Amino acid sequence: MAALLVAAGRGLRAGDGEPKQYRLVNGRPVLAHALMPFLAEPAIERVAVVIGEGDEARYANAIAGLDSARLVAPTLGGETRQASVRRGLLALSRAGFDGIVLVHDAARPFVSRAQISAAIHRLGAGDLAAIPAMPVTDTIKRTDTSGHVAETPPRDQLVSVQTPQAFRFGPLLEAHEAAAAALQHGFTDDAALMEWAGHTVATFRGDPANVKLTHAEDFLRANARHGAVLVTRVGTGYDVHAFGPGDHVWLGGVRIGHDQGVVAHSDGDVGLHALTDALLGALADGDIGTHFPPSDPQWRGAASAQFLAFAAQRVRERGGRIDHLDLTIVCEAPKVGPHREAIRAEIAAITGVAIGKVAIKATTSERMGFTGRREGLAALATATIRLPEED
Ligand SMILES: Nc1ccn([C@@H]2O[C@H](COP(=O)(O)OP(=O)(O)OP(=O)(O)O)[C@@H](O)[C@H]2O)c(=O)n1
Ligand SMILES: C[C@](O)(CO)[C@H](O)COP(=O)(O)O
Repeated sequence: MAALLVAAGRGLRAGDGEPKQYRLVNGRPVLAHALMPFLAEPAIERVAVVIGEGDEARYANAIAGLDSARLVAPTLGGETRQASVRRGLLALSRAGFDGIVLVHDAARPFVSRAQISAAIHRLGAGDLAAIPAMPVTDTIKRTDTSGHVAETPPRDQLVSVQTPQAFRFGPLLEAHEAAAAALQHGFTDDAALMEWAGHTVATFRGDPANVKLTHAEDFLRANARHGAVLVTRVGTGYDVHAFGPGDHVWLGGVRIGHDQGVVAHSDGDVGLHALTDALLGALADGDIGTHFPPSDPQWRGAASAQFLAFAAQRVRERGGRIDHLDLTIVCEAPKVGPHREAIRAEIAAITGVAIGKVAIKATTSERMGFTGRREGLAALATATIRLPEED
């Protein structure tokens, strides 16, 4: 018996950053969570993983520390899940495998030993294919291309299906080969391929906990469900730039006309720089110069939005969320008040947090100090985030 885990997707719906199967849930890569119950099942002789091109180092990092005795060398995946499964099956076939194969999404880290066992036993009853299915609790509609309801199928016949899906290896590989030869590339699970090939697919009860991580917010729920306690962490940031020749400044991602510019390597946005450092501070993840060294020519004139977006993404990649961003800008001029709402909206858009969680304040320094003498401007920021406790 073999398990085939598909992990070659890019996780586009989960947002920018690492492919989702390599992100951490409760301090461990999603792929490692998904692999462990298969590696612990004595009936499974080999476990094969299909990975994306260029993911070799991520894969090595994800499996480090796992019991890898039954893990075979990874295979490179294809453009679609269907293509990736086919490549994995062909690799198993080349290695002489025949028997029962359990196909599983690496993006389902909460698969249990009980589900694996149920898949194996359901197939043992003489079927060619057996899949975990959950009755749907919402009413499901079919809509037409204009978004109007075309049909309401009877709910008592509808189920949503999960993985691991269990198959007799030979018929599954044949179905994949036949679909590839017929240029049928749109199957979203392997059971659908077997149905297309004319086979009967049995079902067994799925597990509501066995969710597929698809969107960024699924990671928050995953950490919570996994028992990870989210703790509040606070970071602060500070930045200054001297005024210089020019006709505008960038503040909080907004271009503001002014009789001077700022002297800076990037666009010199003190607001976004302070916020970036506040987020990195809350993460204990270096500072803006660690990740975007001023000595690196690629950041010359760079839009600072990308620095802040990067820091916000680092929070999400660690399974965290941004609770609040508070920015104070210190200058005699330009006046910040007229731009306050535009700046809040811009920061909310860059970080992906609700505008109600972004505060912008401004003050002069009463003509004292370098800001008071109109030599430059400064910003202070506080970021409040929540991270899994063990992180
Ligand atoms: N070309 C692909 C596409 C998907 N998968 C895998 O199939 C599983 C289910 O796919 P999905 O959730 O759609 O993952 P992604 O394709 O990565 O996500 P997205 O569609 O958001 O990019 C995941 O474990 C994914 O890594 C794969 O191996 N090869
Ligand atoms: C295989 C699957 O997980 C069963 O629910 C699902 O069809 C995968 O779909 P995706 O769009 O590739 O995430």
